[in-house]
Amino acid sequence: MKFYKYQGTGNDFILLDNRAGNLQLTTAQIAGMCHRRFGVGADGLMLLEQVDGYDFRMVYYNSDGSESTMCGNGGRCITAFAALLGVIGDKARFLAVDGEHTATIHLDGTISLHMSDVVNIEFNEDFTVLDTGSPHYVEFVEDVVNIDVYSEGYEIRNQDEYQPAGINVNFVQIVGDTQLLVRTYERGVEDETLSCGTGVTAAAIAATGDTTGIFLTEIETPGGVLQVSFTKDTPTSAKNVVLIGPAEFVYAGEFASRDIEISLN
Ligand SMILES: N[C@@H](CCC[C@H](N)C(=O)O)C(=O)O
Repeated sequence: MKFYKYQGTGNDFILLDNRAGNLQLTTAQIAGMCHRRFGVGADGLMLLEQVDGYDFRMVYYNSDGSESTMCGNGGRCITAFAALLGVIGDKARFLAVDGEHTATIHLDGTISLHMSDVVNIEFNEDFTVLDTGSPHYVEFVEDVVNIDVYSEGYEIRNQDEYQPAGINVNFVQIVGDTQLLVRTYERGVEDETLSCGTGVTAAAIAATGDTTGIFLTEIETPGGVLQVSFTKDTPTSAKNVVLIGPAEFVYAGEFASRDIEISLN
Protein backbone atom coordinates (compact mmCIF):
# COMPACT_ATOMS: atom_id res chain seq x y z
CA MET A 1 0.00 0.00 0.00
CA LYS A 2 1.42 3.39 -1.03
CA PHE A 3 1.57 6.13 1.59
CA TYR A 4 2.54 9.80 1.52
CA LYS A 5 4.13 11.65 4.41
CA TYR A 6 3.31 15.34 4.96
CA GLN A 7 4.03 17.87 7.70
CA GLY A 8 2.66 21.28 8.60
CA THR A 9 4.79 23.19 11.13
CA GLY A 10 6.11 19.86 12.36
CA ASN A 11 2.69 18.24 12.95
CA ASP A 12 3.22 15.18 10.75
CA PHE A 13 0.80 12.89 8.99
CA ILE A 14 0.47 9.77 6.86
CA LEU A 15 -1.84 10.38 3.89
CA LEU A 16 -3.61 7.55 2.08
CA ASP A 17 -5.60 7.80 -1.14
CA ASN A 18 -8.90 6.02 -0.47
CA ARG A 19 -10.83 7.34 -3.47
CA ALA A 20 -11.50 3.73 -4.48
CA GLY A 21 -13.06 3.18 -1.04
CA ASN A 22 -11.38 -0.17 -0.45
CA LEU A 23 -9.21 0.71 2.58
CA GLN A 24 -10.54 -0.51 5.90
CA LEU A 25 -7.92 -0.06 8.59
CA THR A 26 -8.23 -1.20 12.18
CA THR A 27 -7.28 0.98 15.15
CA ALA A 28 -4.24 -1.24 15.76
CA GLN A 29 -3.11 -0.94 12.12
CA ILE A 30 -3.34 2.87 12.19
CA ALA A 31 -1.48 2.99 15.52
CA GLY A 32 1.15 0.68 13.99
CA MET A 33 1.64 2.86 10.91
CA CYS A 34 1.93 6.00 13.10
CA HIS A 35 4.31 4.36 15.59
CA ARG A 36 7.70 6.09 15.48
CA ARG A 37 9.70 2.87 15.87
CA PHE A 38 7.58 0.08 14.40
CA GLY A 39 5.92 2.17 11.67
CA VAL A 40 6.42 5.27 9.52
CA GLY A 41 5.88 7.59 12.46
CA ALA A 42 3.28 10.37 12.51
CA ASP A 43 0.99 12.39 14.80
CA GLY A 44 -2.00 11.30 12.71
CA LEU A 45 -3.23 9.52 9.62
CA MET A 46 -5.70 10.82 7.05
CA LEU A 47 -7.75 9.19 4.34
CA LEU A 48 -8.67 11.20 1.26
CA GLU A 49 -12.04 9.87 0.06
CA GLN A 50 -14.61 10.67 -2.61
CA VAL A 51 -17.88 12.28 -1.55
CA ASP A 52 -20.73 13.76 -3.60
CA GLY A 53 -20.79 17.53 -3.93
CA TYR A 54 -17.23 18.19 -2.67
CA ASP A 55 -13.70 17.79 -4.03
CA PHE A 56 -12.99 15.18 -1.35
CA ARG A 57 -13.67 14.03 2.20
CA MET A 58 -11.01 14.21 4.96
CA VAL A 59 -11.11 11.38 7.50
CA TYR A 60 -8.74 11.98 10.41
CA TYR A 61 -7.22 9.54 12.91
CA ASN A 62 -4.92 10.36 15.83
CA SER A 63 -1.70 8.38 16.21
CA ASP A 64 -3.35 6.11 18.80
CA GLY A 65 -5.61 4.92 15.97
CA SER A 66 -8.78 6.65 17.20
CA GLU A 67 -10.90 8.50 14.64
CA SER A 68 -10.97 12.09 15.78
CA THR A 69 -12.34 15.54 15.20
CA MET A 70 -10.92 18.31 12.98
CA CYS A 71 -7.19 18.81 12.47
CA GLY A 72 -6.08 22.24 11.21
CA ASN A 73 -2.55 21.31 10.20
CA GLY A 74 -3.99 18.13 8.69
CA GLY A 75 -6.56 20.12 6.71
CA ARG A 76 -3.77 22.07 5.00
CA CYS A 77 -1.74 18.90 4.39
CA ILE A 78 -4.65 17.00 2.82
CA THR A 79 -5.31 20.02 0.57
CA ALA A 80 -1.69 19.83 -0.65
CA PHE A 81 -2.11 16.05 -1.10
CA ALA A 82 -5.29 16.56 -3.16
CA ALA A 83 -3.34 18.94 -5.42
CA LEU A 84 -0.51 16.38 -5.78
CA LEU A 85 -3.07 13.73 -6.81
CA GLY A 86 -4.64 16.14 -9.34
CA VAL A 87 -7.98 16.12 -7.47
CA ILE A 88 -7.90 19.95 -7.18
CA GLY A 89 -5.99 22.91 -8.62
CA ASP A 90 -5.17 25.69 -6.18
CA LYS A 91 -8.57 25.73 -4.46
CA ALA A 92 -10.42 23.07 -2.50
CA ARG A 93 -13.87 22.63 -1.05
CA PHE A 94 -13.91 19.56 1.15
CA LEU A 95 -15.90 17.85 3.83
CA ALA A 96 -14.48 16.97 7.26
CA VAL A 97 -16.09 15.70 10.44
CA ASP A 98 -17.05 19.27 11.47
CA GLY A 99 -18.53 20.19 8.08
CA GLU A 100 -17.42 22.06 4.97
CA HIS A 101 -13.98 23.66 4.61
CA THR A 102 -12.50 25.70 1.80
CA ALA A 103 -8.79 26.15 1.21
CA THR A 104 -6.49 28.09 -1.13
CA ILE A 105 -2.93 27.15 -2.04
CA HIS A 106 -0.85 30.30 -2.46
CA LEU A 107 2.08 30.76 -4.85
CA ASP A 108 4.62 30.42 -2.01
CA GLY A 109 3.09 27.04 -1.05
CA THR A 110 1.38 28.24 2.10
CA ILE A 111 -2.28 27.32 2.45
CA SER A 112 -5.22 29.29 3.88
CA LEU A 113 -7.82 27.02 5.42
CA HIS A 114 -11.28 28.20 6.48
CA MET A 115 -12.12 26.72 9.86
CA SER A 116 -15.56 26.24 11.43
CA ASP A 117 -17.27 29.11 13.23
CA VAL A 118 -16.65 29.04 16.98
CA VAL A 119 -19.51 29.46 19.45
CA ASN A 120 -19.98 29.31 23.23
CA ILE A 121 -16.42 30.28 24.17
CA GLU A 122 -16.16 29.59 27.89
CA PHE A 123 -13.97 32.08 29.74
CA ASN A 124 -12.91 30.98 33.22
CA GLU A 125 -10.65 32.80 35.67
CA ASP A 126 -7.47 30.90 34.74
CA PHE A 127 -8.33 29.22 31.45
CA THR A 128 -10.59 29.27 28.38
CA VAL A 129 -12.38 26.31 26.79
CA LEU A 130 -13.53 26.41 23.18
CA ASP A 131 -14.13 24.14 20.20
CA THR A 132 -12.37 25.11 16.97
CA GLY A 133 -13.33 21.84 15.26
CA SER A 134 -11.59 20.00 18.09
CA PRO A 135 -12.00 20.75 21.81
CA HIS A 136 -9.29 22.92 23.40
CA TYR A 137 -8.29 24.12 26.86
CA VAL A 138 -6.19 27.29 26.73
CA GLU A 139 -4.09 28.46 29.67
CA PHE A 140 -2.07 31.70 29.58
CA VAL A 141 1.36 31.46 31.18
CA GLU A 142 4.28 33.83 31.79
CA ASP A 143 7.06 31.57 30.48
CA VAL A 144 5.90 28.87 28.08
CA VAL A 145 9.42 27.53 27.44
CA ASN A 146 9.68 26.32 31.01
CA ILE A 147 6.27 24.64 31.23
CA ASP A 148 6.23 20.86 31.63
CA VAL A 149 3.72 20.44 28.79
CA TYR A 150 3.57 16.66 29.09
CA SER A 151 2.84 16.47 32.84
CA GLU A 152 0.56 19.50 33.09
CA GLY A 153 -1.21 18.71 29.81
CA TYR A 154 -1.73 15.08 30.77
CA GLU A 155 -3.31 16.07 34.08
CA ILE A 156 -5.77 18.56 32.52
CA ARG A 157 -6.60 16.27 29.56
CA ASN A 158 -7.60 13.56 32.06
CA GLN A 159 -9.70 15.72 34.42
CA ASP A 160 -13.12 14.15 35.07
CA GLU A 161 -15.08 17.05 33.59
CA TYR A 162 -13.54 16.47 30.14
CA GLN A 163 -14.25 12.75 30.01
CA PRO A 164 -14.98 10.62 28.10
CA ALA A 165 -13.89 12.65 25.06
CA GLY A 166 -10.80 14.27 26.62
CA ILE A 167 -9.44 17.65 25.53
CA ASN A 168 -6.36 19.15 23.89
CA VAL A 169 -4.35 21.45 26.16
CA ASN A 170 -2.55 24.61 25.05
CA PHE A 171 -0.10 26.71 27.05
CA VAL A 172 0.09 30.21 25.66
CA GLN A 173 2.48 33.11 26.27
CA ILE A 174 1.47 36.54 24.99
CA VAL A 175 4.56 38.20 23.48
CA GLY A 176 2.94 41.19 21.75
CA ASP A 177 -0.44 42.64 20.90
CA THR A 178 -0.87 40.16 18.06
CA GLN A 179 1.87 37.62 18.77
CA LEU A 180 1.71 34.41 20.79
CA LEU A 181 3.94 31.49 21.64
CA VAL A 182 1.99 28.23 21.91
CA ARG A 183 2.83 24.69 23.04
CA THR A 184 0.18 21.95 22.87
CA TYR A 185 -0.48 18.58 24.50
CA GLU A 186 -2.55 16.66 21.95
CA ARG A 187 -5.26 14.22 22.87
CA GLY A 188 -4.88 10.99 20.88
CA VAL A 189 -1.13 11.53 20.50
CA GLU A 190 -0.98 11.79 24.30
CA ASP A 191 2.10 13.95 24.18
CA GLU A 192 3.28 17.39 23.17
CA THR A 193 3.33 17.82 19.38
CA LEU A 194 5.41 20.42 17.53
CA SER A 195 2.25 22.30 16.52
CA CYS A 196 -1.55 21.99 16.54
CA GLY A 197 -3.61 24.00 14.05
CA THR A 198 -6.93 23.88 15.89
CA GLY A 199 -4.89 24.63 19.06
CA VAL A 200 -3.26 27.82 17.77
CA THR A 201 -6.67 28.86 16.41
CA ALA A 202 -8.13 28.36 19.89
CA ALA A 203 -5.22 30.27 21.47
CA ALA A 204 -5.58 33.24 19.10
CA ILE A 205 -9.32 33.51 19.74
CA ALA A 206 -8.98 33.02 23.52
CA ALA A 207 -6.31 35.75 23.68
CA THR A 208 -8.84 38.36 22.53
CA GLY A 209 -10.81 37.84 25.76
CA ASP A 210 -14.11 39.69 25.83
CA THR A 211 -13.23 42.11 23.01
CA THR A 212 -14.85 42.17 19.58
CA GLY A 213 -13.46 43.12 16.15
CA ILE A 214 -11.38 41.77 13.28
CA PHE A 215 -8.13 40.10 14.30
CA LEU A 216 -4.96 38.74 12.72
CA THR A 217 -2.60 36.91 15.07
CA GLU A 218 0.85 35.40 14.47
CA ILE A 219 1.60 32.30 16.49
CA GLU A 220 4.97 30.68 16.98
CA THR A 221 4.96 26.98 17.84
CA PRO A 222 7.99 24.71 18.38
CA GLY A 223 7.52 23.57 14.75
CA GLY A 224 7.07 26.92 13.03
CA VAL A 225 4.89 29.96 12.56
CA LEU A 226 1.16 30.07 11.76
CA GLN A 227 -1.30 32.92 11.33
CA VAL A 228 -4.97 33.02 12.30
CA SER A 229 -7.48 35.65 11.20
CA PHE A 230 -11.06 35.91 12.47
CA THR A 231 -13.96 38.20 13.24
CA LYS A 232 -15.64 38.46 16.65
CA ASP A 233 -19.09 40.07 16.60
CA THR A 234 -19.68 38.93 20.18
CA PRO A 235 -17.17 38.17 22.98
CA THR A 236 -18.05 34.46 22.96
CA SER A 237 -18.07 33.64 19.25
CA ALA A 238 -15.81 33.89 16.21
CA LYS A 239 -16.49 33.62 12.48
CA ASN A 240 -14.51 33.93 9.22
CA VAL A 241 -11.79 31.91 10.95
CA VAL A 242 -8.81 31.27 8.66
CA LEU A 243 -5.66 29.32 9.54
CA ILE A 244 -2.66 30.13 7.35
CA GLY A 245 0.60 28.19 7.15
CA PRO A 246 2.79 25.70 5.35
CA ALA A 247 2.00 22.13 4.32
CA GLU A 248 4.90 20.12 2.94
CA PHE A 249 5.20 16.81 1.14
CA VAL A 250 8.07 14.94 2.82
CA TYR A 251 8.25 11.59 0.99
CA ALA A 252 6.18 8.71 -0.36
CA GLY A 253 6.73 5.02 0.32
CA GLU A 254 5.20 1.60 0.35
CA PHE A 255 4.08 -0.26 3.47
CA ALA A 256 5.87 -3.62 3.45
CA SER A 257 2.86 -5.19 5.10
CA ARG A 258 -0.54 -4.09 6.36
CA ASP A 259 -0.05 -6.27 9.40
CA ILE A 260 1.86 -3.80 11.55
CA GLU A 261 -0.44 -3.82 14.55
CA ILE A 262 0.36 -1.98 17.75
CA SER A 263 -1.75 -1.97 20.87
CA LEU A 264 -0.96 1.15 22.85
CA ASN A 265 -2.85 0.09 25.96
N1 LIG B 1 -3.14 18.26 15.23
C1 LIG B 1 -4.40 18.78 15.18
C2 LIG B 1 -5.51 18.34 16.02
C3 LIG B 1 -5.74 16.88 15.84
C4 LIG B 1 -6.87 16.38 16.63
C5 LIG B 1 -6.56 16.35 18.08
N2 LIG B 1 -5.45 15.52 18.42
C6 LIG B 1 -7.82 15.88 18.78
O1 LIG B 1 -8.02 14.67 19.00
O2 LIG B 1 -8.66 16.73 19.04
C7 LIG B 1 -4.51 20.13 14.55
O3 LIG B 1 -3.58 20.54 13.86
O4 LIG B 1 -5.55 20.77 14.68
